[in-house]
Amino acid sequence: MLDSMPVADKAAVLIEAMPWLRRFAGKIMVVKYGGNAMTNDALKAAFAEDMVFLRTVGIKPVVVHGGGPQISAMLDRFGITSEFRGGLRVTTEESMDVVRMVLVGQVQRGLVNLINSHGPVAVGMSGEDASLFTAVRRGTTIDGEEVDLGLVGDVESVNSDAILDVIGAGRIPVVSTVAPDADGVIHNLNADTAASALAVALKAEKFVVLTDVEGVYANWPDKSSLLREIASSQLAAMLPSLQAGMIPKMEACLRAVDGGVPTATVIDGRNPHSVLLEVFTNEGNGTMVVPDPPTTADQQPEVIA
Ligand SMILES: Nc1ncnc2c1ncn2[C@@H]1O[C@H](COP(=O)(O)OP(=O)(O)O)[C@@H](O)[C@H]1O
Ligand SMILES: CC(=O)N[C@@H](CCC(=O)OP(=O)(O)O)C(=O)O
Repeated sequence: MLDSMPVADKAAVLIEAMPWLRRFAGKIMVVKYGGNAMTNDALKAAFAEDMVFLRTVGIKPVVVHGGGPQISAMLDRFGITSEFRGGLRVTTEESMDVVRMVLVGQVQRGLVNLINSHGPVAVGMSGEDASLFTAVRRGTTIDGEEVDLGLVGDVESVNSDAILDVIGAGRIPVVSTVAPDADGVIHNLNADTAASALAVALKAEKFVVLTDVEGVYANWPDKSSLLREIASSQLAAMLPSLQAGMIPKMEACLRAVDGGVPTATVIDGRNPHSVLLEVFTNEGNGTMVVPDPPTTADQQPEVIA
């Protein structure tokens, strides 16, 4: 396919990438790879290639993976039922064992191996490794009522050094989102939630979230309501109207941008090489969350006494 592309077009693609290569060189990029975007081997291989590409051009990717559908499939195999409330899995002690087994032992291992087929760079970690995350038990509020979710956690603290050491060695961390609380009890963290906490703690330059829709729809599932860009206060106002997995995902994007990450973008991981297209082309794709534009007060010139 590439062979039939006119040479001038090939050159144009490379030239278009140049400002983005400059902008992100040396910077940390947190990429959340959702379980719904891991639909086939070719897609996963293309994702792994994208991570290696980023590293090759001097960007520092940190992968945080999900695996919701993969956990559900394994729970089914064990005959364990589970339900989601507000986009989060109600997690019993029995299902926690399966969550940990699938995320750390299956999904993470698969991604590490795919990346390492290009060279020995990927290192798998979970919140348990070097105390990367500590968790605090969380519930959720549905229709004004507090709902207990069992062993579901939010990120209480991040040990950034655990990741910075790995990046400093030129490697790509691949993070599974299970973590102990202060008493050592393992909790299930939504991967979007944990990825955004990590992006903030690492002062990432960009947060990218791969999922199985084109982006965020203002009126889901009306396909004509796809949002290209949304400012953080608009997103905050929209949160109560969101459904299912989009709730933790957009809360996470808001948290990242409010926490100082310049942009958080939800992209369609069903497209091969969606990360490269998002990072290195002018169009980008998906829905980008950006900070609120500066107010007039913010723009007042500094008074020098
Ligand atoms: N407003 C919305 N815009 C886009 N998708 C939405 C919206 N509300 C709910 N969804 C659902 O959220 C899903 C993505 O979340 P989730 O299933 O948790 O994915 P992932 O595994 O990538 O984290 C979409 O497949 C879609 O069904
Ligand atoms: C608390 C909670 O809901 N945890 C998630 C963790 C995996 C995840 O977040 O996977 P995706 O990114 O593929 O959705 C779960 O058990 O499914």
